[in-house]
Amino acid sequence: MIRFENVTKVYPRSSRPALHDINLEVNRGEFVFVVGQSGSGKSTLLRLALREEQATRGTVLVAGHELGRLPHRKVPRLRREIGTVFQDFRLLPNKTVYQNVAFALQVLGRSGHAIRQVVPETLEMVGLQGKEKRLPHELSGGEQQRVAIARAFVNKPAILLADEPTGNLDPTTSLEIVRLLDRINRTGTTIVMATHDDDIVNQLRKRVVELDNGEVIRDENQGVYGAAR
Ligand SMILES: Nc1ncnc2c1ncn2[C@@H]1O[C@H](COP(=O)(O)OP(=O)(O)OP(=O)(O)O)[C@@H](O)[C@H]1O
Repeated sequence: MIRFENVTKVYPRSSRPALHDINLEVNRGEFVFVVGQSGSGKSTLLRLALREEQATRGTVLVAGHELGRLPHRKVPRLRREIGTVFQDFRLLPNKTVYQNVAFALQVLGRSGHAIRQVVPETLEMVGLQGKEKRLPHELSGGEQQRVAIARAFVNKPAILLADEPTGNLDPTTSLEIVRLLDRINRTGTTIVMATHDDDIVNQLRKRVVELDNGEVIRDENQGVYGAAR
């Protein structure tokens, strides 16, 4: 579903590569935690998969697209197959919970009928039934992240990329959010989550890819946050 082949990323005006000769394959339906110190390259990895950045060398394949060869006009089609969730939620502040999620479908040109059916289902799945009319500032952080996850998932993307989705949440709420991502994963969506949250990684026991200075130094199934050394 996602494949990096000998991928190096050097940002302009930077001498050290943010990623160096990365080889990584994530299969359909997997749930992968990407861990590593601040600056190790986690966000860069996700940005390359979204084609927000392009690789300096190597090949990035996502959902059947070779991103180095993907023309600009086809980038929206790629992004339709990828939901994204961030630490800072990124909700539209003047739209209600319902409108935030519906908007993701409106921009794709979905019919009003389809939207009225799928938005309530999705809000129920993430546990927000009864809160449809609230504005983001009337919600807790965990609830805001549920809205963001509903918005990312409402289109049933093949892939969901999450960059520190629990970074602003307390430990209990964080675990609830990751359990929700785990449920979404069980519907078949491939999930890649960059995180610093050792408790969560250690509890869920998923595949763990560890980056250090832009290189993959560990890739384990049912891994923990820090390898036993
Ligand atoms: N737009 C940019 N221009 C130049 N250098 C960048 C840019 N974005 C990131 N970098 C550099 O690339 C390296 C990897 O950064 P990246 O944000 O991918 O790390 P990270 O593991 O996600 O860190 P964090 O956990 O703090 O979010 C760092 O050295 C960073 O300074």
